[in-house]
Amino acid sequence: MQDHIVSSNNLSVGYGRDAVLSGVDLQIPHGILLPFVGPNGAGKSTLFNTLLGLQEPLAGSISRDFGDSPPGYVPQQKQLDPLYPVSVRQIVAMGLYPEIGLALRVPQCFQKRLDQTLATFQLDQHQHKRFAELSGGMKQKTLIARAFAANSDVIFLDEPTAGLDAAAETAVLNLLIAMNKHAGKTILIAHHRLEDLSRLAADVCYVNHGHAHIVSADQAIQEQLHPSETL
Ligand SMILES: Nc1ncnc2c1ncn2[C@@H]1O[C@H](COP(=O)(O)OP(=O)(O)OP(=O)(O)O)[C@@H](O)[C@H]1O
Repeated sequence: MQDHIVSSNNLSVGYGRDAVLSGVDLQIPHGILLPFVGPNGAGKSTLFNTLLGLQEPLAGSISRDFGDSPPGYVPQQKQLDPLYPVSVRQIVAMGLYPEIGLALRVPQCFQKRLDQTLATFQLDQHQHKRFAELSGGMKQKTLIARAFAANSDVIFLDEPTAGLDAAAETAVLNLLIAMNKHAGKTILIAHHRLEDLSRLAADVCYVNHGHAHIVSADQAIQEQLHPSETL
């Protein structure tokens, strides 16, 4: 295993000929909970997609070591629009598909992991409800649980608390902190709320002005309050 889940050298990310971020040198260690912060449109999602390998870099190099399983990814899009009334349990079970295939029934040996994941995310009481009838917070927890069911070592979450009220946001962030501290997951989270930063992590990846750097949470807070454009 490499020391870092991702190591980039002079990376440019963007679309066509337009770089959104350039000169990105990031070394992201295993086991970290790293918030990616920056204003709307700064390039957090574009950087995530490139780090995940969903989007080709425009220039530079990148190496990845996500462990034995593919990384989990909870994209910003929060609405599932299923053609049929899919249940919470069925959605979380989709996280098992890389291991079990598109099974109609989850094999017995995977049921325990599915039950544990539902319990960890306090979804066991709601597992037979349809996704469409859940609150925003429960929907988000369901999509996060699906990513964690896959047993990935590394999970990317793009604005996982957007649109949630304060209580639901705290519940989701506390779960992520616990998954990092107690389950050893590496968690990368695009998040814009400054107030949560110092509670979430000592360091953050600050994305702004066409660049991305790992800085202390305090530095990022100062920069957002009093922009110097040096970061
Ligand atoms: N598919 C695309 N094609 C062309 N440009 C795009 C595409 N997706 C995003 N962009 C542009 O890339 C820039 C960065 O967008 P991105 O979504 O990565 O920012 P972000 O920091 O995640 O924003 P937000 O906080 O609003 O989610 C923006 O100027 C956006 O308009």
